Amino acid sequence: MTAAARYAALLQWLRSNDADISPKIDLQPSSRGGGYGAFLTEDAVEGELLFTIPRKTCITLADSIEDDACGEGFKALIETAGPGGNTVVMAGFMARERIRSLESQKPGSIVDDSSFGPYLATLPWERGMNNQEHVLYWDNKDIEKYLKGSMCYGEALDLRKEVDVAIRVLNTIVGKSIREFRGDYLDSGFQWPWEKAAQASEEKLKGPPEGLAEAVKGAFVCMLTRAFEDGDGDEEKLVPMLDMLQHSDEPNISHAMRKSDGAVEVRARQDLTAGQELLNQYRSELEETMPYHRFFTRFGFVPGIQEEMTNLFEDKSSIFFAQKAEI
Ligand SMILES: C[S@@+](CC[C@H](N)C(=O)[O-])C[C@H]1O[C@@H](n2cnc3c(N)ncnc32)[C@H](O)[C@@H]1O
Repeated sequence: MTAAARYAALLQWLRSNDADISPKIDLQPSSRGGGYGAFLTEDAVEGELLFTIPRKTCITLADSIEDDACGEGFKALIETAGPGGNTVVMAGFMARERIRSLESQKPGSIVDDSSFGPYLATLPWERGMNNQEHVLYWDNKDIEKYLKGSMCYGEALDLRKEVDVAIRVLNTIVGKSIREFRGDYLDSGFQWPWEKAAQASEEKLKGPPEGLAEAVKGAFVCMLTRAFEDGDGDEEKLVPMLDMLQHSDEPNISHAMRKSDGAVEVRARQDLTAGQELLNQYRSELEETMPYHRFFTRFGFVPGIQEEMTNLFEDKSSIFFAQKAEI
């Protein structure tokens, strides 16, 4: 499917699920590099509602813990891992849904698509999809070659370790569900507790089903680069369309969650003209906890830099390498 067809399917899916999207909005390759973005085809005035995304089309923690097959396992994981477990759980849910969606597209498949199928199809599951760059997609050789000695090295290694552990843990929760819809797992009906325990350890021994490791990695990249909170104790969630907007430290939109129903509203922050790209501020570039090298490890880009990141590492750019004081 071409990118244009994928985004047309996304808009159709959103509208058929009660999203209200202004006809003035068009999805096109971004003017800032790094994949696609959203543009205006006509002027808009300050405060104008550009789109409203209903809660049911967002991927939230609730979707994961209320899942019929894996919800209980996800809840237990959060209880043991604490709040840090939320991202792991959402990555597990998304990965299982992505695999279900791919499975449903195979010729002759009788597997139902994920209810998030058209949205999942627009996400960067692999390096280069939507021009997405991320250290989670690099191989060990490139991590050593480019990042060693840089301020990104430790954080990138920690993140990669976290994802490796998550893949192993998530296999014990979503592995069976994936094997079931693939027809690789036959439910043997009633089981005594000791039989269930034996089956669970057998599952562990089998290792992750095909595609799970890659899908969990992709889901982590999506969470890190496009999940945002709407304030007021809200948890990180994926909001289709809002997550199409590129970052700028001078955003021209604002977004807020509607208290009554959890829908997300996106409005023009100022008068805008036809052709302008809509821009969101992911994190302030002045935040001390988010220096540019951390922007790169988390979001896969450095604001304002269009050059290949690997060139900057080869040149030992001061963005990534601490400079020795001159005498
Ligand atoms: C929330 S998504 C935005 C939509 C994305 N471009 C797409 O095609 O799906 C975030 C990703 O977009 C890219 N991106 C966002 N803002 C950018 C900017 N100012 N410069 C370069 N890339 C940017 C980066 O790859 C980032 O990880």
